[in-house]
Amino acid sequence: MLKNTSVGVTDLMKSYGERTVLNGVSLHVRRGGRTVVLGPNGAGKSTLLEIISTLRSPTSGTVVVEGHDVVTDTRAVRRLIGLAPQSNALDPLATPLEVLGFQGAALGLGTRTARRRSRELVELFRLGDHQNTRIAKLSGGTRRKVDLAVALVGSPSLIVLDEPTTGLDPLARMDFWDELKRLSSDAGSRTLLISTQDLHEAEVLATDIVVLRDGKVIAHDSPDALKSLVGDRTLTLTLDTLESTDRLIEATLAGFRPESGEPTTVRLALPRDPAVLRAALDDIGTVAASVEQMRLAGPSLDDVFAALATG
Ligand SMILES: Nc1ncnc2c1ncn2[C@@H]1O[C@H](COP(=O)(O)OP(=O)(O)OP(=O)(O)O)[C@@H](O)[C@H]1O
Repeated sequence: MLKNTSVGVTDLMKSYGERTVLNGVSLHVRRGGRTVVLGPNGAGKSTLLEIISTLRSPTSGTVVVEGHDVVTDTRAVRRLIGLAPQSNALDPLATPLEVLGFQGAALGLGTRTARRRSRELVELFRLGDHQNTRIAKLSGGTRRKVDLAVALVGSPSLIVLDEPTTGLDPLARMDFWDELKRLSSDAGSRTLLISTQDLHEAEVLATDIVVLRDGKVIAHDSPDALKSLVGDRTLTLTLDTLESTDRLIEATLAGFRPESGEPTTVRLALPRDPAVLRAALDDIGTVAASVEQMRLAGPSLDDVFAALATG
């Protein structure tokens, strides 16, 4: 096990009946980092996180968390991990304080310590106004904060979050991201492992990114390193009519694609290859009279994802 590795996964296979969902996954999750797992629906992200969290067993291969094997040393791994799974399993009739207390008891903390820890977490997540409100009456954002607080009761070295902000409004999400960043910077050796479908979330949170596709790791690097793989920049063009936009998309030599949600905007990831730049200039020439705006920007994780996850 490498010194700065929190989780080591080697040749991990997982099948459900005939179906192989993880097909030889090997990766090292860097200790103290925020590793974000990306991948299209069904890529195996939840399955991977659940195996690391001891909720599912591998078909073959090994997973070691802070030196403990998830299969042979399950109890030790559970003590090290704080988990917030995808679906919220909190008792709707309990209050946040009660839920935190139950978790403390489940971890064998002792009543006094569990109570102190619950109060600390209520303060950390600014849950004071809601601490005695039943879970069923809380907003989605507040409930998600309770989920995260529950994951932290045992002061875990590894926090595993499966799609943590799905369903939260933009403000609650930003608040939540701030909390996560604070959590990882407060304790230098605390590791966060997060799956998401949201590339903006990955952009905000990730120090390391793993891309899964068809049960395999197809990329694992820092966001900047991944971005530099897919090209230097993105060229975005806004045209004045839908007709010209469609004409450009149909006849493009360089590979302009429609920008989602903006019907008269097209974009192109520009690799270093000058042939693509020349083709783009030819494309632009065919609709020159219709161009309203042109922008050149650094590559985004959207480009990385488009190139890796579907390619
Ligand atoms: N208990 C199960 N039995 C059979 N198949 C399963 C089971 N759990 C998951 N799968 C299948 O395994 C595949 C991977 O699922 P998983 O939830 O790990 O993917 P994911 O990348 O997290 O997807 P999503 O982004 O949609 O949450 C899917 O095709 C899913 O249908």
